[in-house]
Amino acid sequence: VDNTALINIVALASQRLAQAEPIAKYKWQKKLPATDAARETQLIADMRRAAPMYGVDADQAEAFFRDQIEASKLLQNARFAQWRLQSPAPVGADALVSARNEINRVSQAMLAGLARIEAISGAPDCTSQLRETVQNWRTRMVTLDSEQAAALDRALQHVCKRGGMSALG
Ligand SMILES: C=C(O[C@@H]1C=C(C(=O)O)C=C[C@H]1O)C(=O)O
Repeated sequence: VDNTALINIVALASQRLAQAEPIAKYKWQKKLPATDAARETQLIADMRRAAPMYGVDADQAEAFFRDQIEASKLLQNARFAQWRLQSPAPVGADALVSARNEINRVSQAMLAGLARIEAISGAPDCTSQLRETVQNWRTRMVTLDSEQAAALDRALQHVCKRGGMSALG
């Protein structure tokens, strides 16, 4: 089977989550919470507006990006808990700006990616294919710690129309 569409969406979710690391460091330093409600509202509005240009339903796009946001905050809050014991090296405001620029870029790519997983997301073997794709990604392409792995699972929770988190194992 052609699972490039799933590989693509997993890779993008992973890339997007990687940006949460410098963002979390910046917020920790500034004693800011993980949640930036204004930024979330803006992102959801931008993605809803752009979705139809990629042939993606706006509600579907919103649900997907809400998962990406929750996953990002899950990882950021997990880092905050770890950093109570030992603070990370400081990062500048430029790190926040570049991470958010990268999130914007990856999010656009995700809309194209969402259009491509349309067929597989409703397939009965979607969850098994997704599980395998994530496993391959983790063994061959990236090294994720347990917090990053949990966040990636959260990000992909609704990729398959049936299944959910348990499907990822
Ligand atoms: C990634 C950030 O943290 C949170 C997650 C967001 C996201 O995933 O797009 C947006 C706003 C924040 O609530 C951020 O502040 O940029």
